[in-house]
Amino acid sequence: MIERAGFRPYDLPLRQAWGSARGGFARRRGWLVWVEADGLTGYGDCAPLPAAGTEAQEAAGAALERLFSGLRGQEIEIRLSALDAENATDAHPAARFALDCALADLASQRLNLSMRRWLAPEAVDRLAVNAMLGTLGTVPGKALAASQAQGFRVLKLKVGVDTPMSELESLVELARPSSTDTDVRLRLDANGAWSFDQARWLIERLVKLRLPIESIEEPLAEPTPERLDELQALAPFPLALDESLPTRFAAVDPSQLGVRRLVLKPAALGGLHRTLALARRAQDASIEVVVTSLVESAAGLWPTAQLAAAIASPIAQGLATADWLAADLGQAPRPCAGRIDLPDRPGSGFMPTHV
Ligand SMILES: O=C(O)CCC(=O)C1=CC=C[C@@H](O)[C@@H]1C(=O)O
Ligand SMILES: [Mg+2]
Repeated sequence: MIERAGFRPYDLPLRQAWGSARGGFARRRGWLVWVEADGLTGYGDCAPLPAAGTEAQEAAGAALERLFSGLRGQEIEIRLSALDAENATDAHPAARFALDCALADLASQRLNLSMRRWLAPEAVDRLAVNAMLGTLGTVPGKALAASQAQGFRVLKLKVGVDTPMSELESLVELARPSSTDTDVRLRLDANGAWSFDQARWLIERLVKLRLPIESIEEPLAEPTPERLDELQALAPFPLALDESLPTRFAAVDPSQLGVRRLVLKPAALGGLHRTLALARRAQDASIEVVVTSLVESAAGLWPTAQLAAAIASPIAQGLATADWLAADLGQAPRPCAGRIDLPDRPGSGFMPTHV
C-alpha cells in the first residue's frame, strides 16, 4: 500500500543548446516524482516537451497535482492497472508517464526484478544505441570521428534546419569515405520540416549518391499515410514517424502508416505498458521500433532504457542523451562502445543523488 508520494521541480542546464526544426532548448525543466511503500521508493520523471508530443509545462504540473492527490493508502498494482485502463488519448502523457514509472519502479523492486524483466521476461540486458550529434551544419567533422572512435555505428543528425540543397551538400561532405567508416550510417531527423516535393527531391539524391543513410525521422510537415508510403517506396532505408504518433496518428494501426519504422517516446505516449503494446503491434506487422529519450533526467532515462530492453529491438536506440545535460538528478545509463549495458538491480536502476 502506498504510504507516501510526492514530486519536486528540477531545472537542469544542457552542456550545449539542443536544436531541431521544431525549435530547441538550453535547459530541461521537469519534476522528480516518487512513491513510497514497504521501505522502498519508486521514482519517475515528468519532463514535458510539447515539440515531442507531450503536454505543456503548466498542464503537466496541474496533472501531477491531480494524479498525486489521493495516492496514499492505494494498492500499487491496483493504481497501476487503473492508470493503464484510462483513456489512451489522454492529454497529459508526460505526467502519466512519471507516475507510471514510479509505480512500476516500486512494483518491480518489491518482486526483486529489474524493471525490464518485470515488463517482459524475455527482456535483453544490452542495447545498441545511436550517438546524437546535434544539428547538421553545427556538427564539426571531429565530432563524427570521435563518435566513431567511441564505437557508435549509427550517428544521428538533426536536419530540416537549412535548405535541402545546402543540407545535401553538408551530408555529402560529412559522408566522404575519408571521414566515415564503412559500417557507420547516418540517422537523419527532419522533425516535420519538409514539403512532399522537398522530401522527394532530397531522398532521390541521397539514394542516387549512395550516401550511408540509416533512416529519416518525420520527413513531412503534413504527413499522411499515402504520402509517406510514396516516399518510402523511393527509399531503400526506413522512414520513421515519431512526434506525429501521439498526436496525428494516435488511432492509426502501425501497419497502415506507410513507414517502415516507429520512434517511440514513452513520455509522449503516456506510459510503459502502453508503449510496449504499441511496439508489439508494430513488430508483429514487421515495422521496426526505436525507443528514444526526451533528453530528460536520469530518473526518466532509466525507465525508458528498461522499456527499450523489454521491447528488445535489435537496432540502435535513441538513449545516448545523458551527456547533453550538464547536471543530473542521479547517475544516468551511459553508453560504452555504442551500447548500454543494463544492471541486474531491482527496479529501474535510478537512484537520486540530491533528494
Ligand atoms: O533519438 C535520439 O538519439 C535522442 C532523442 C532525440 O533525438 C529527440 C528527443 C526529443 C526531441 C527531439 O528533438 C528528438 C527527436 O525528435 O527524436
Ligand atoms: Mg525524432
